[in-house]
Amino acid sequence: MTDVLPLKVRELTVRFAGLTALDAIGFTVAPGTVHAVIGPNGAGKSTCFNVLSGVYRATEGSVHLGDQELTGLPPHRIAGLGVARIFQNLALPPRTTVADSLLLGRHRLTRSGFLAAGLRLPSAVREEREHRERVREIAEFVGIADQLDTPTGALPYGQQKLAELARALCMEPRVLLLDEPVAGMTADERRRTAAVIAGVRDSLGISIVLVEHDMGVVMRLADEVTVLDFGRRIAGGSPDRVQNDPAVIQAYLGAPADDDTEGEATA
Ligand SMILES: Nc1ncnc2c1ncn2[C@@H]1O[C@H](COP(=O)(O)OP(=O)(O)OP(=O)(O)O)[C@@H](O)[C@H]1O
Repeated sequence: MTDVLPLKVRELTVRFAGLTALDAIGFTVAPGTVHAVIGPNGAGKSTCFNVLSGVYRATEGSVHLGDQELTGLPPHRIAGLGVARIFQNLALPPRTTVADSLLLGRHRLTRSGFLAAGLRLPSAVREEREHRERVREIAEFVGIADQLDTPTGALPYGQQKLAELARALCMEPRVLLLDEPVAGMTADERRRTAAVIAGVRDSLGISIVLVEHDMGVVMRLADEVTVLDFGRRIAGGSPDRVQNDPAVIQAYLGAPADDDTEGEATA
């Protein structure tokens, strides 16, 4: 694995035709930690992810990985610098086997050129064997090694999501951006996926930025949480600290935390 560097977001602002989706937000993802970005619907979480991965351009502010500025780079350059993203919706080609899908994830690490691979030169054959071995290791790590020859579309939903995680790991990333990784999963799949994510941090030392609505998963997994509401950062810190923060409770419930409404009293 390559060095893991801090991911620094500073004064990040994104405006869409009069609407400020992100308003000068900042946070730092410490190397080898899980940093959750949470907030009610429309808070700006996806916008933040889209800037981190290069899909959206920041109106103002910056994103750095170590000393390298990511702001304004296209998605493939950001991915090339070791920031891998997993989308909320399934993105693997359904008829391709898990093994070949994961191999595709290693594309940017492939040294042999197109011609060498096409001519089956010994160097290219050796390289492909090494990549396939690494694919197997990663599949074992994620717990899908017995599915390597299965088309991804034939896997249960939870395993398809794990295959996507495995494909992102195949890029040997420094930072993983996980967009609602447990959405749509059964309780069992959620537990298993959360355990794999914790393993990615603890065993591989990769930093993870997590957008997730499942608060149980966020509170169990995150080392630090940034809370957004209407594009602003309203709180940040350890999971314990943010879940007791009155501004966070108010943002989620839409009413002041200590506001004993009559509705509750008569319920
Ligand atoms: N491409 C866009 N063009 C215009 N407005 C946008 C665009 N993308 C997001 N927005 C707006 O920016 C605000 C933040 O949206 P965003 O999707 O980032 O929130 P979110 O926290 O991810 O919400 P959810 O939890 O519902 O996914 C919203 O008001 C949304 O309508």
